[in-house]
Amino acid sequence: MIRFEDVSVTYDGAVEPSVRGVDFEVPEGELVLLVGPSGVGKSTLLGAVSGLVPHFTGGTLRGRVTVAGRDTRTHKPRELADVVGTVGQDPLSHFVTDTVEDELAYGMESLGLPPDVMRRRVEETLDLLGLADLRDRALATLSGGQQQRVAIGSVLTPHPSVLVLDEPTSALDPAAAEEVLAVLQRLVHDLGTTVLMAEHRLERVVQYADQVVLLPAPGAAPLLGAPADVMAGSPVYPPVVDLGRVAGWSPLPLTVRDARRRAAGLRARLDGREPRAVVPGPRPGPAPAGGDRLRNREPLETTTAPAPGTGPAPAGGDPRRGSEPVEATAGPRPGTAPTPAPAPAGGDERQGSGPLATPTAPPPGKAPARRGLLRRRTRDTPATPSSSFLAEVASLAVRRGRVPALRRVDLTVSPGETIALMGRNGAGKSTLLSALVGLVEPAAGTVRVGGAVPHRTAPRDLVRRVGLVPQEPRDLLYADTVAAECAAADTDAGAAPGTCRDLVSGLLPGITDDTHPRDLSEGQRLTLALAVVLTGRPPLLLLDEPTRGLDYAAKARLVVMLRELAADGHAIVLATHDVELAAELAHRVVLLAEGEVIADGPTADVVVSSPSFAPQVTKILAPQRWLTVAQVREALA
Ligand SMILES: Nc1ncnc2c1ncn2[C@@H]1O[C@H](COP(=O)(O)OP(=O)(O)OP(=O)(O)O)[C@@H](O)[C@H]1O
Ligand SMILES: Nc1ncnc2c1ncn2[C@@H]1O[C@H](COP(=O)(O)OP(=O)(O)OP(=O)(O)O)[C@@H](O)[C@H]1O
Repeated sequence: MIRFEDVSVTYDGAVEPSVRGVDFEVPEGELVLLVGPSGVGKSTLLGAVSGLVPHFTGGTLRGRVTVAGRDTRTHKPRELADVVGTVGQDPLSHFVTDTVEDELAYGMESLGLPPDVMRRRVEETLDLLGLADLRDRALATLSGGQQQRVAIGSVLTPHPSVLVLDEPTSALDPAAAEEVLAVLQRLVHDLGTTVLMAEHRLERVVQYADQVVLLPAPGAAPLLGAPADVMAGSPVYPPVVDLGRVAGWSPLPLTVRDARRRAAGLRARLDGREPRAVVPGPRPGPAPAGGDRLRNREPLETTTAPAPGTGPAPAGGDPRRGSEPVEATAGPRPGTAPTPAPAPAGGDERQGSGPLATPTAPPPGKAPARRGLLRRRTRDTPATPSSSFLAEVASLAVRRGRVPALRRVDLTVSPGETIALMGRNGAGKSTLLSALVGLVEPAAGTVRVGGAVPHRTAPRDLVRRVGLVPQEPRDLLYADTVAAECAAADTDAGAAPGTCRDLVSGLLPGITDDTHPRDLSEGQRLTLALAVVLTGRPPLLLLDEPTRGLDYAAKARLVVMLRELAADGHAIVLATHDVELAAELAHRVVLLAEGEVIADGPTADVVVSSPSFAPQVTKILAPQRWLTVAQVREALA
C-alpha cells in the first residue's frame, strides 16, 4: 500500500541526506511502526508519504514513494487527501478551522461527503475520542492532549485507507493513549486500514505493530522485521524488553502480560531484596543559590526564599490572604533547607528522604523535616508556616474562560525535590505550571514562588526564581539559528559563553549550529528549549511534558542532568504522562483530576496502586515494589 523505493531525502543546505537507502513496503491492512533515535529521519519519511516532504519542507527527494499507486512527488498533498490521513507532531499548527466540531468535519467537507454522513461520523468520533463535552470549544483553548485527540479524530472521519501518524500519543494520558491505539487496531483489523506510525514510547505501542521498521542511525538504511526480532537488536527498546534482556528471556516479551507469565523465576530471585532508592532523597543543605556552580553569576544569587518576614509584601486584595500562612515567623534561616528527620529503617525507595509516611503535619513552630515530601496533604490541612519552600500554592483556584481549571489546589515544593504532576488530559497540569510562572492569575487562593507572587512580579525578577519549559518548545525560541538561540540564552542568564551549547550537545548529539530551530526535529527542538532554560539554572525548574519526541538515550541523559540539579538543591516540577520518566525521576507524584489534587505522596506509593500510572516493571513484578529496570539490574548484580 505504501512503497519506498531507494528513497533518500536531502534538505536544502544540508551536506548529507537525512535519510538514505530506504526501500520497504507497508502491506495493506498492516500497522507498521517506525522507530529510531531522535532526529534520525522518522518524520521525514512520514512526510514523504503524505507529500509534505518535499512539497512544503523543500529539499530533494530521490527514489520513489507511492501510496495506493500514486507517486507522492508528482501528486500534491491535496491530491492524496482522499487516501492518506496525516497527524503531525504539532496539531495546533495544522488545524484549519476554529472549533472542535468544525475541525472534525473539515476533511469530509473537502471530499464532498453528504451532510448526513458527515453528521453521523462527527458524532461517532466525538464519542470515540471522549470529545463530546468539548464539541463547541475553540481549538486554541484546548489542553495539549485534547488538541491531539481532535487532530486524530479529524483524520479518522473521512475514513482514509492509509493513516500516517507522527507520535500520535505523545500528549495523551496513558488511558487515552490505550483507547486511541485500540481504535487504530480496530480500523486495521476490521476495515483493512494501513497505518504507518512513528512513536518513541514503545512501551505504549510495540504490541500493536505487525512489523517494525528501525532507522538505526542518521543516513543508515532501515531494518524491517517482526517486532520481537527487531527489538532484540534495537538501540531503542521499552522497559519490558530491557527487563527481558536482564532476565535472559527468549524470545523477548513485548507486553506486560507476556512478561508476567515469565516472571515467576525472576520474582523468586528478587524475593527478600529491597529496591534501592531510584532517586536519592532530596539532600539537606543550602538551597540552590548557595551551592550552585554558577553562583558567581549575578542574577542567580538572590534566588532562595526570602528571610522570614522580610520577603516581598504579600499582594493585597487576595481574599484568601488572611488565612494563608506564607508569612513565616519560625522558619529556618533563609537559604537553608530544613534539617531532615532521621531516615526510616529499611532500604526501600523512601530511604533517605525522611519519614515519608508521616500522616500528619508536624507541630507548627518546629522546623519540620522536608515538609513538602512528608505529608500526604489533604485539602483541609493548611500549609505549615515556613519560608523554606521554593514554591507554595494554597487553596488555588484558576478559571480559564468558563472552565474551572484548578480548584482548591495545595502544593509545596522544597529545594532538592522532584515532583511529577500527573493526571488525565485536561486535569489542570499545565495550568498549575502556568500559575507558578504567573501566566495565569488565581481566581482564589495564593501562589508564592521564592517569596514572590508570580503574576505580580516583573518577568526579569521572576526568572531568577523559576524557569518553565513549555509544552510547545517553539514558544520559547525566537532566534534564527541554534547558535544564536544559545548565545542569547547565555547572555540572558549571565552564563559563560558556550554553556547553553554544551547543554544541547550533552543532551542530544548531532544538532548543528546553523540550523533554524523551525527545521529541527521535534526531539531536537525540545532539547534546545530545555537547554535554554537549564542555562539559567533556575532554583525552581518547571517542565511541561519534557520527553515528547525524545528517544530513550536522550531521556536517560535528561534524567541524569535533572538528578544533578536536584542534588544541587534545585526543585523540579514536571507535568508528564510518561510513567516511566516519573518512576525514574520523581520523589513525589501529585495526581490531579478535574482541577483537584487527588493523591500526593512518594512515587512508589502513588504509582504502584494505579493501573494507569504504574510503570511496566512495577506491573510485571507486582506485588513486589520495583519501579525501574535499573533497580532490578542492581539487585541481581
Ligand atoms: N525542513 C527541514 N529543513 C532542514 N533540515 C530538516 C528539516 N526537517 C528536518 N530536518 C533535519 O532532518 C533530520 C531528521 O529530522 P526528522 O524530523 O525527520 O527526525 P525524527 O526522527 O522524526 O526526529 P524526532 O524523533 O525528534 O521527531 C534532523 O537532523 C533535522 O534537523
Ligand atoms: N484558554 C482557555 N479557555 C478555556 N478553557 C481552557 C483554556 N485553557 C485551558 N482550558 C481548559 O482548562 C483545563 C485544564 O487545561 P490544562 O492545559 O491545564 O490541562 P493539562 O492537565 O495540562 O492537560 P494535558 O495533559 O492535555 O496537557 C482543560 O479542560 C482545558 O480545556
